[in-house]
Amino acid sequence: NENATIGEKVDYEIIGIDPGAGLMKATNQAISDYELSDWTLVEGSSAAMTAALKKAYDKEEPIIVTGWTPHWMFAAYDLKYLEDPKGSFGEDENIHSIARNGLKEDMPEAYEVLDNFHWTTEDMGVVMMDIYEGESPEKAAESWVKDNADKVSEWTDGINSVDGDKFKIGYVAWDSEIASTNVIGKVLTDLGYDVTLSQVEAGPMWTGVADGSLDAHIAGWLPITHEDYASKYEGQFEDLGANLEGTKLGLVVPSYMDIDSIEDLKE
Ligand SMILES: C[SH](C)CC(=O)O
Repeated sequence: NENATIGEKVDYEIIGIDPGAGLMKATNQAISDYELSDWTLVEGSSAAMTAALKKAYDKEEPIIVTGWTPHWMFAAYDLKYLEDPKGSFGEDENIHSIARNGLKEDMPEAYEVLDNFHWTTEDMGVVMMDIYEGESPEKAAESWVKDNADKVSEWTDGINSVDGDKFKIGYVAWDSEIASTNVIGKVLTDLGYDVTLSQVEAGPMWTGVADGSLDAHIAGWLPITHEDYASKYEGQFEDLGANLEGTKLGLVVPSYMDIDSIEDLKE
């Protein structure tokens, strides 16, 4: 009923994603910082979170999800981040390309492409929206690469093609990384690599690059979101720097909800 608190309206649940995501660690930090002791962070997956969001949004029902930018959901729905006055979700960050030690010697061409790889949240958004609207990740990546030959050539100009070397790139099934990893996979395939995209959880993605079973990943949310992984494997990977700037993490709600801050959950 209308007099119910926001907690009562959503059964004191925040709909999260895979437990290994740094976003989940930040949300647990927020639950502690804002003393939301009655609240539960529901673990699941990126896909389950967006399915729950669609179900609630289509019926204009209240829902609170863990969200991030870039993400297609901000183009598909009218959403807002809850203000985070205590800074539990940190500042805007970047996504880094992470290579296994030795990649530069073993596969210099792939190393150089990854080192050059850099695009914007708008670029990533185009691929994500294509996939959201039903295109396969492979086809969405292929279209973007074709339509952005100038940007791709900045990554590949002067790099010799190769003859079928195997390249294994790990990623987590976050909508942003499904987009970026398929684009890089397509670019490396066009350069002659036999590319495998290996979908794993966040922990095994970092472990795989550290133990060399993965050649690279381009999903390093740094400096804070993946700080636990980066410090655990310090020295066992090479950080090639940011491939995208200006990410954001937080709690996200449909704009039809009349709350504006995480503080409001404390009612
Ligand atoms: C969910 S964001 C794409 C990354 C993270 O939170 O680990």
